Amino acid sequence: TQTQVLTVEKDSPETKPHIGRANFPKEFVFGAATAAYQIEGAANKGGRGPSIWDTFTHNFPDKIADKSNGDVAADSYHRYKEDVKLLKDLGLDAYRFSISWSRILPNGRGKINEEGVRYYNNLINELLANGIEPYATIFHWDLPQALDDEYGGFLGDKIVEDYKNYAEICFKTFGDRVKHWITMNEPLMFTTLGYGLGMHAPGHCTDGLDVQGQFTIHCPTGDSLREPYIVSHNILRAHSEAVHLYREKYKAKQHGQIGITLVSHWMEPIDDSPQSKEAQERALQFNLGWFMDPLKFGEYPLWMRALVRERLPFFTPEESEKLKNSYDFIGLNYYTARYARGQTIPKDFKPTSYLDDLRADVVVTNNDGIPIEHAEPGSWINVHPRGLREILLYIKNRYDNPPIYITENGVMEKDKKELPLHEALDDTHRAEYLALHLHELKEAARVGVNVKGYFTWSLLDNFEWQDGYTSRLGLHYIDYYGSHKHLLKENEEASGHSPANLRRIPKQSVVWFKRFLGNN
Ligand SMILES: OC[C@@H]1[C@@H](O)[C@H](O)[C@@H](O)c2nnnn21
Repeated sequence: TQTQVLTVEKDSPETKPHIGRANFPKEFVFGAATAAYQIEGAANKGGRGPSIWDTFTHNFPDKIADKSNGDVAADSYHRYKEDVKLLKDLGLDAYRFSISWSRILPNGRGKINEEGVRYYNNLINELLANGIEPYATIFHWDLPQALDDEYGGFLGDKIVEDYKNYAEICFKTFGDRVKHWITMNEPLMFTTLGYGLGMHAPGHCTDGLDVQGQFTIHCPTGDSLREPYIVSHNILRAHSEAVHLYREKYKAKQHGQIGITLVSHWMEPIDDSPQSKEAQERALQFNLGWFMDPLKFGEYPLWMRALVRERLPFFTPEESEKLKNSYDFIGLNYYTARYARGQTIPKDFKPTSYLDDLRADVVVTNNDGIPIEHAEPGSWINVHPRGLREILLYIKNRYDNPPIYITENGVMEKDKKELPLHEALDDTHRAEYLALHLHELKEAARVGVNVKGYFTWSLLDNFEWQDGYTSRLGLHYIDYYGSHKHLLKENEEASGHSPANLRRIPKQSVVWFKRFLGNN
């Protein structure tokens, strides 16, 4: 319908977006994020060795919703210049990407793959040539298969030395231009989904585990009670070794910063009973404190020590000292919130998985069956923007207000093959989600939270782990299923790129985000 066009003076308040870059400090960084296995493709090209995600998707295709994998993905390995142009056209300041360990070290250690080094040098140089700051995640779940074969990857003690060696190659090779390093992405998800529930690579869990009466899981190997705590312990040890190496050998001359990316839902008590408030605290400690407490205080949260007991490893005094304050910034991935509810535990209760340890239910609906907020159909991301402000205040108060980047924040829609392209591009829910969360971020900064930047997930629709390509979280649409090839074929093949359907098509939210960023 023809809307009434208001005639307002140029640059009057009405022409300014209700929220925009101008509401944030001028040095505040706005970016978009991706990860190697989810976008690069060229899995068997350019000298790259297999990662545990190549093995997992090829050996257990039934664990991926559409039985797909990252063999081709968005083919960013060949199309990275297009991706950089998308960032520039949006008016973004920075790009968070991850480095594929097995593209640099195909066997996890030893001979460096020069083609892999060349790819990341080209990407970093292209970013800088376009005024985009590179933020590099060293490990985003794609562990070289060779290290898993040799000693169980992060289950083994040797991972600390191998990770430190890989991180040093990254610092040495790219540190003259990369000034923001993220050692690990979401140890919580890597460990719980990979070693607790067997839903992610390497697919470990207690075989036949009944997950809190909701479903039964099957895995060839694993121990859902013990392995998540062993893996997390080694991730923290490896992280602190890499940070100390960077600070001792590279920081003085490269002047960069190094941190780690953590994730947590915000947890609301399901009612105002003391039990629910305690359940909220336990849920936050088992999700955020599991890693944030060792990183700040050198020891796991008290509730974990008390409830996990002999299954929770101890740091040596030296490790504990090295862990304390082992970050220049914290990356926080925030998507949604949940209710926390206490549990009545029978005296002879025997936990069967790490999930049982926190003695709380983490649920989407309240005691009346009302969801904490609405979500797109089929999505786990209930839109609860206030949770971003709450969790930032929680971090500020418990961990002495560390510098924080929001390293991921975004929303999902499920792919619908029959949808006409113009409808598939209509993601007003994404513009709404971003606007609401950016408003909360602005409010958090206003009350003193030390936020330094914001990266939306993601620049592109990409390989969404167990969802394959059925979940779309990108600002740019990619026609992975070839649902619209009749529209795309002619003008793509001419460009000589990979399959025509990998063209990046801006969704509606790009229009909103450009305006927000001040590049109309
Ligand atoms: O699910 C969407 C995204 C994944 O695609 C990222 O790889 C992962 O870091 C993450 N953590 N929380 N949500 N996400």
